[in-house]
Amino acid sequence: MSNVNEHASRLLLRATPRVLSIAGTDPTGGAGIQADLKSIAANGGYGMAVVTALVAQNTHGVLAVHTPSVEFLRQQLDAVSHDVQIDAVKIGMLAELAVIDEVRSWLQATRPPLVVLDPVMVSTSGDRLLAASAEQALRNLVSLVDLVTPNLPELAVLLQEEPAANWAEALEQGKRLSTATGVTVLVKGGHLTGADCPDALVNSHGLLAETVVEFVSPRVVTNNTHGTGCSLSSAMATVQAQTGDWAASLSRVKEWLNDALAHAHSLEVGSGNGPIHHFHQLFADRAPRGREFSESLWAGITSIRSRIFELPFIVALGNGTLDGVDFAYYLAQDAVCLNTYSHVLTRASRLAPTEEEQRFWANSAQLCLEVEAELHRSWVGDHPQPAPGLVTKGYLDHLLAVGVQGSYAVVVVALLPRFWLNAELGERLQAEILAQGRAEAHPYAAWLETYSNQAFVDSARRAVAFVDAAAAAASSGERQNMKAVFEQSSQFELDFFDSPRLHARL
Ligand SMILES: Nc1ncnc2c1ncn2[C@@H]1O[C@H](COP(=O)(O)OP(=O)(O)O)[C@@H](O)[C@H]1O
Ligand SMILES: Cc1ncc(COP(=O)(O)O)c(N)n1
Repeated sequence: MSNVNEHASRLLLRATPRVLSIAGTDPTGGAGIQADLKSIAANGGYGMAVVTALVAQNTHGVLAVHTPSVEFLRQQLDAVSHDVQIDAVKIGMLAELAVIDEVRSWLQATRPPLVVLDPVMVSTSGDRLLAASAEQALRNLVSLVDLVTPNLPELAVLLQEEPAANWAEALEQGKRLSTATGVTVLVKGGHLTGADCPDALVNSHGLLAETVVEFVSPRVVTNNTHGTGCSLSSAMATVQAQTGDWAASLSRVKEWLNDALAHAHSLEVGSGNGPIHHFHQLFADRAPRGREFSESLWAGITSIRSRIFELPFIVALGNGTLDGVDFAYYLAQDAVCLNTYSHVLTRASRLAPTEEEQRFWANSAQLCLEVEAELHRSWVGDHPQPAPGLVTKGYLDHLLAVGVQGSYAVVVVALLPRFWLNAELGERLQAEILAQGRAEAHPYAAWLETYSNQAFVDSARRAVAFVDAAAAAASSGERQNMKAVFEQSSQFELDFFDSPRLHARL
């Protein structure tokens, strides 16, 4: 504590450090001690907590603060330190002078090897969390810790200066605070505006490789920033106790924090500034339920789907103005495609874990061959099978490679876009034609019926359900692979619909 070399020599690195948070509460779980415990656990530490103040607050603001007696605070602190070997301490809201004095006295008696101070003064909602009369005592506490993590308004109060107007001024203030206190300062750029969100470690005493070590990450567009400062400081205490390297710790923590901000919306906690998603990584490893996985696949190709409906080929197919040359090219390539597609469906059938799935994929393989034969009978005629065009070849190589190497889950997800996108297309174009009352006169209505008929739509639905079942049984690594393969096949579908425009007249 306090002295740089002392910190380095006393810090014993641990895989699961025991980290104590000394802070206030947030009953909605997004800030204060509740956020600290999640943040410590999410970063691999064992979290402990001593409450300085009970705060009635939510995602909109602070309603009331109750500060228990300092005697009781000391009892809590001693209860922990008399029993547990503490590897790191994070200090958050201290509320008032008497609390600061008590924590200071405990720190001096206990001398934990690593202390991070988040000088909490005002909440995101603008409510005071530190009495103005306690600001000087908090300033005096800074020189006792190893890292201080002020936001820009707090940095200004610690220095008794005006708040920095830009990042360069913030870094200068960070240097002044480090020079004055001997402590490393984590200057945070969350309160600035701009596409990026910079943070920097500043130490004017040669502790770091350079005086300023900066990390920039993209600013996440979100209102869910409640408790980011709390979460950052407790994560820093935890990771530093694992690595002993401030720069490495901030690099890791910032990446985690950015993802936690990016996933915050999925929690749906409160109607104000919601919490970040501390456990996004853990939740990503959970097996998906119901249609969760396929819904995420579908959402992931939103832009590909809308681009398909904007293609000149699809627009003209829908309104019946499609040039015969384009349509003939498309059908000839489709016939080539269906043949290989049927091979890969057969492979899916062989790998399928249940008889129902075996039958489904085998039937689909057979249907493909029937549709191919029908294409030749009704549309393509007796022309010799053309060579696969560039896009067709790319798509088929992709399907065959997955078919040879992929697990069942990966093979079926590679096949899925053809079912799903064609069913969507068939349904939408058919509805468009019916709405125009032109089913009889439409030159391609009969062909569109292949993909809009109920049997095809049902088989697309069953294929989706089998992919969901396969995803639920897959490992998280395999699910990631499934998602990538699904996106690749979908991109090939888009390119395939666009290929007549590019290649029909070569
Ligand atoms: N919208 C955002 N996108 C990415 N990172 C952010 C965003 N808002 C805050 N941060 C990060 O969260 C941490 C807390 O920052 P800040 O908002 O400055 O402090 P505080 O929460 O104490 O007010 C910093 O690491 C900052 O870079
Ligand atoms: C008990 C407690 N401590 C700290 C904060 C600051 O939260 P933020 O990180 O959003 O500024 C808070 N709202 N409540």
